Amino acid sequence: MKVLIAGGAGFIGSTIASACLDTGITPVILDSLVTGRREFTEGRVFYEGDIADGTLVDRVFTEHPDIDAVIQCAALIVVPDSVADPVGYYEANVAKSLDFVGHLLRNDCPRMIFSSSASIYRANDDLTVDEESAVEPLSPYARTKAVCEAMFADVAATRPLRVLSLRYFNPIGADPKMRTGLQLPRPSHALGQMILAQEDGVPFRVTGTDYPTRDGSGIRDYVHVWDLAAAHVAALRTFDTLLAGATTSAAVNLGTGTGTTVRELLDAFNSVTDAPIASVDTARRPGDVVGAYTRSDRAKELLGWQPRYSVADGIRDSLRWAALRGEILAG
Ligand SMILES: O=c1ccn([C@@H]2O[C@H](COP(=O)(O)OP(=O)(O)O[C@H]3O[C@H](CO)[C@H](O)[C@H](O)[C@H]3O)[C@@H](O)[C@H]2O)c(=O)[nH]1
Repeated sequence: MKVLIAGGAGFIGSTIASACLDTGITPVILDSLVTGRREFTEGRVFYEGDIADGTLVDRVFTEHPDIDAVIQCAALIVVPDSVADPVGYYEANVAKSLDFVGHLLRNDCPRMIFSSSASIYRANDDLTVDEESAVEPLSPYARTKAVCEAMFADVAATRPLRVLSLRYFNPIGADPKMRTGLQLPRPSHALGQMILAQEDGVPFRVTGTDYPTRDGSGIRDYVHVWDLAAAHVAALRTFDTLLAGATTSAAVNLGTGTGTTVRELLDAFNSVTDAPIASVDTARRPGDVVGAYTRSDRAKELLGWQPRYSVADGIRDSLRWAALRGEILAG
């Protein structure tokens, strides 16, 4: 099997490419390197360029007529940036994805897996969501994901391209073989900030302590990126069973089913590391939400996928990657 991974030089896309290689699937990577890293494409089939570039996409399919499916991970992902630059986010995530779909249809690509996000949901009062939960994105970033899902479903309804949207919860960790990991040197997300606090010798800032959770801090469903990657391999293998007949598009949550608050994540961090960090309580970040975790079994039922790694495993792998990152990535 051969799969085109758009955004395959990014954190999640490059990890999916590694999982494909490990299971006998050949990845072909298309990435503009706006945020992706050339180092993550070394030894892999790689086309540098934009998903909206029809000439380039045509060339990829001409040179690889045996591509069976596309995984569309190419996107900008930083929520506050999307608030500051909504035009740029809709352009990159929605307009270019629409162009890309046109290129895929022209090249008779029959299958697409779309990197969607659990941030599109409105959570229940118990802070859980499943695939039937209301879609009510609260940031431009999340809205671009919801718009893309709806757009792809409309295309899939009448055109020969079936689409599976995988709604990721919060990815942590790195490829356990340390081929790839988070490319950013100073990530803004919770675990990244804990690692930076440790490196800088400063307390970790708990941003928001008045949320309706068991300890007042925000709750998330942290899923190991290697588990996410394995879910894509499972989705490729089961795609034609899952999306058959009148079912032209579908959505599946990829989370662990366990909610972890920021304070619990910090406790887990401090029990994994030999250099525990302190914390200070601070105000909420602008645009931040209480969060949610999945209550759905759909990924298990449809993909035969279950997460295998714990939050502690994810923290360990993130720490290992943070220590190695400087050797693997220049700058
Ligand atoms: O320094 C920090 C950073 C985060 N948090 C808290 O940790 C929780 C999780 O925050 P993250 O930033 O780790 O996760 P989000 O779900 O808020 O956002 C993440 O997922 C989004 C998509 O869902 C985007 O990709 C975004 O860029 C990425 O950070 C929140 O309660 C947040 O307030 C802190 O307490 N301190």
